[in-house]
Amino acid sequence: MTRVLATGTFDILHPGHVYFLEQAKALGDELYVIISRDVNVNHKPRPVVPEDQRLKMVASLRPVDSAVLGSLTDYFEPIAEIKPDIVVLGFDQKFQEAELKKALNGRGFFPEVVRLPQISGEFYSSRAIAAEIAERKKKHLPID
Ligand SMILES: Cc1cc2nc3c(=O)[nH]c(=O)nc-3n(C[C@H](O)[C@H](O)[C@H](O)COP(=O)(O)O)c2cc1C
Ligand SMILES: Nc1ncnc2c1ncn2[C@@H]1O[C@H](COP(=O)(O)OP(=O)(O)OP(=O)(O)O)[C@@H](O)[C@H]1O
Repeated sequence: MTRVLATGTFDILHPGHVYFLEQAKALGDELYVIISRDVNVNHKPRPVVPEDQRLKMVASLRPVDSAVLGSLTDYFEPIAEIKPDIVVLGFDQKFQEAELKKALNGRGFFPEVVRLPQISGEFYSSRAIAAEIAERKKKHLPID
């Protein structure tokens, strides 16, 4: 059994997330997902959707076998539980493959680290969806 681990914020779900998780699952037999904690999302605006709700949505997606909330303080804590054979990185995740591999090795974990590709679409980004809603609100355009 090959266990794959994906991570991410997954604020407002869209087909880019589904593609990412399908690509991740295709690399192995089981897909685990770590959901970012609200307080740890500092690299972009804080998520609109609270962490327990983001967890529930990701856990319900077809490629996902298990989804958990990440640690508040130590990113390696859930990895020790999950023991992945492969860790995937999304096309825009800031970690460099080699650096992440080195950090994992330093903590006694030796998974493969694989960068996945991007799929393009007009609203294939949580921030693009949030921006479009804000724009329509500003112009008093109907949201539905
Ligand atoms: C190997 C790995 C483990 C992670 N573990 C955690 C964690 O335990 N807690 C957490 O809040 N974020 C964790 N993260 C960070 C996020 O889940 C996510 O990768 C980061 O916020 C950037 O992704 P985004 O572009 O989807 O927002 C981890 C990231 C990686 C690569
Ligand atoms: N269009 C896409 N194609 C492939 N992977 C994607 C796409 N959109 C998001 N992902 C991946 O899904 C994971 C979770 O994404 P994240 O929560 O950062 O959503 P996002 O839509 O990229 O957010 P934002 O628009 O705020 O940057 C990340 O690893 C990211 O690379």
